[in-house]
Amino acid sequence: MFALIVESRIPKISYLLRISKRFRHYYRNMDCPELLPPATVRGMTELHRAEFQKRIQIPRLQVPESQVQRVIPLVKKLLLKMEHLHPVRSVESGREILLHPLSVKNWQSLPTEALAEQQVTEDNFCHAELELNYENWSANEILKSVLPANEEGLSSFSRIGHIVHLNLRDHLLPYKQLIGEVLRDKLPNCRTVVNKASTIDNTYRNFQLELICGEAEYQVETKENGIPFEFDFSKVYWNPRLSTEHERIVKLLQPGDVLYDVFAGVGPFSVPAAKKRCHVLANDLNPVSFDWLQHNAKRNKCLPQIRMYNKDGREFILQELREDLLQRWRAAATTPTAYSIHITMNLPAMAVEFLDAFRGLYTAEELAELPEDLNYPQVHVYSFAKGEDTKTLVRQLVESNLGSVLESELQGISFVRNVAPNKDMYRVSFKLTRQLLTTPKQALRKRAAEEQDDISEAVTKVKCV
Ligand SMILES: C[S@@+](CC[C@H](N)C(=O)[O-])C[C@H]1O[C@@H](n2cnc3c(N)ncnc32)[C@H](O)[C@@H]1O
Repeated sequence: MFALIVESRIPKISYLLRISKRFRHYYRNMDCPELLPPATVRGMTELHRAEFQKRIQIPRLQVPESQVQRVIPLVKKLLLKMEHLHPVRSVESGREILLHPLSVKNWQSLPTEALAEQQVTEDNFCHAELELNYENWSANEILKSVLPANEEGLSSFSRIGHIVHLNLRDHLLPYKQLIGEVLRDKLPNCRTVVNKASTIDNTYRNFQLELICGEAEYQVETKENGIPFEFDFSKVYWNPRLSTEHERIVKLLQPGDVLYDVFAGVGPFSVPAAKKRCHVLANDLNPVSFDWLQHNAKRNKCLPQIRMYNKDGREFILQELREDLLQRWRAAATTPTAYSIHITMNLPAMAVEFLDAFRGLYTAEELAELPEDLNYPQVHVYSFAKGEDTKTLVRQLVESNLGSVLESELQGISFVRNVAPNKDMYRVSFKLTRQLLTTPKQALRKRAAEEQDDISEAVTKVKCV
């Protein structure tokens, strides 16, 4: 008997699914003029939260407390959903269910038969006034209503711990204060909003920041690919858009592999690699980066796997990398090993200019005692390329700086990201060869001139095709 009563009063799942399919209206609130912030906020440059207040007529069902759990599944897809607004509210007569004004124009818009089975009739339905405020809209909705309608809005920003980092176009600069306040109000855990003040052209590649809202507190704690990092964002380089690229490289590495990270920053390649039990030599010229690199290695408990240096990348290649690699090759001559060796060079504005440091890194005599098929490192050098055919240009850049045409040793040219119109960032991966590592610079320079002619000719051919 009890089971029967339950069955007759609670709609079956299959029936509910059929009903909800029939009434499956997905409306974005921004498609409904009534649900937008008042039109008067357009063009506001100082944030006046009170000016967002408005009153609108909203359809609703009023049902007794005892019915509400059975009625909600029937109108679930039709509920009014806005920030800080619960669509089911207590009223004197029981509960009131707020419905979306685009999907529910009148009683006939509702699943009337199913509602009638729950003793809900047209008498339970009405339109009544609802007050909306600044808190009911998301940052995106607020900014879309305020910023110029006919120009590009705020398309993207980066989050680094509690900091929001903007790169505002000129036409949005008059709104920067307002944008900052809206983001700080609306984004969870956001305490500081900064705008990129100029292009990154300083040595240490850290962004020049302009504080537009919140605390001038730049020491952040963030996670990349599950690994915690801490640093002072105003003094070091950190770009969350590179997290996938960092992950790609770290995935190439196996425990026991070797990584030489020439421009290591605060460790987004080196620390995960060391955590993976690779042997890492990490270097950065910026003393503040170097301090945070050490901090991050310690914090991630991988100090035994990593040696850190604070010097120019060229010196690092000519000294630490050179010595460590030679020792590994010598050790491998007596005890065979099966690990791979990688060199990361992520300083895209100029890393290619350091490639000539590999030319003649060893004398032929030094390597003569070692087997021909040494474990040669794979270089992953990052570079920007600007122009029409950026992929061809980036190859040309690497080859001309290396003074050698890349043939079978080229492992890939991967697009990393678009930086600006016609400006792309690439990773060029290739294997160092004995010839490159032992050819004296003089000889290479002479041959490079000849090869440069070949490269230019090849590029011209590609352009003509
Ligand atoms: C684009 S950042 C890359 C940092 C990190 N590898 C990453 O992927 O996020 C380049 C780094 O190179 C460092 N740097 C700039 N010039 C350098 C040089 N001549 N030698 C060594 N490091 C340098 C900067 O301090 C900065 O941390």
